[in-house]
Amino acid sequence: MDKGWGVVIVAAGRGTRMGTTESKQFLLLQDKPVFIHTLEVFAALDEIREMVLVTGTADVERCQDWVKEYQLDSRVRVIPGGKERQHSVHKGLEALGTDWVLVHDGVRPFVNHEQIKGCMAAAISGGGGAVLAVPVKDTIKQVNAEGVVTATPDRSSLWSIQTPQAFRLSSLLSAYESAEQDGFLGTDDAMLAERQGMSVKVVEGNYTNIKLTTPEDLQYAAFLLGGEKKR
Ligand SMILES: Nc1ccn([C@@H]2O[C@H](COP(=O)(O)OP(=O)(O)OP(=O)(O)O)[C@@H](O)[C@H]2O)c(=O)n1
Ligand SMILES: C[C@](O)(CO)[C@H](O)COP(=O)(O)O
Repeated sequence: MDKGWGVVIVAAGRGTRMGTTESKQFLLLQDKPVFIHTLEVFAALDEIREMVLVTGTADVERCQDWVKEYQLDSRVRVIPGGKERQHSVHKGLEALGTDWVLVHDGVRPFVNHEQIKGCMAAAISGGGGAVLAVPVKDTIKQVNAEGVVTATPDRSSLWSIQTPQAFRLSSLLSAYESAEQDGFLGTDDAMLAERQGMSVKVVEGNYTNIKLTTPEDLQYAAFLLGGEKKR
């Protein structure tokens, strides 16, 4: 019997680029922590059987308190993360018992159900992985250490990759274990699957699925929350 879908929500970072004392995943948007907004989106999906929140060791207890306060404790387990995003994801993957997994950044609260379901469907139909993404709007250039342009890739082939990223759990776990053995550190989950030769499909999302990273993202987040937050 298919064991369905699990989700790993990663929220164990420092949020250095945000420049706030409080880590960005715990900042309040309309009086609610960013990561709670994110958890609520996935908790509302019946397709999700298991949810794991990965946070800093020192933040596990207060995250458990917040999860309880927002009546998510029957849906969400809280576990400690690691030094890098990759380490945190790996711990989350090891905590799941499902057949499929979505990995999502806890600081992307504006993902919606249509996008999540599109990612899930693409992973299943493609047999490999699927990632949400949007076509880049700016011209992207490769630049060397001296700040000199070395290449301008064809923009029509460039996508800005988001999360969630969806995979068969066993395949992604295997890719994570290989990366650990090889000492390879990637910036997203698909990178680890690609290096194992796995096919990864891009699913077009939208530009509002931002990752809260720098202060101006908070202003945009407030604007987005001011409008109707579509699920
Ligand atoms: N060791 C880490 C590092 C990052 N993350 C999570 O991965 C997501 C994307 O990472 P990023 O936006 O880079 O967050 P930070 O690492 O906190 O940001 P910064 O690089 O500015 O410190 C975030 O939800 C973050 O909490 C994590 O779970 N564990
Ligand atoms: C996974 C990711 O959100 C895809 O764009 C991004 O790579 C995370 O990068 P970060 O530096 O860990 O925020």
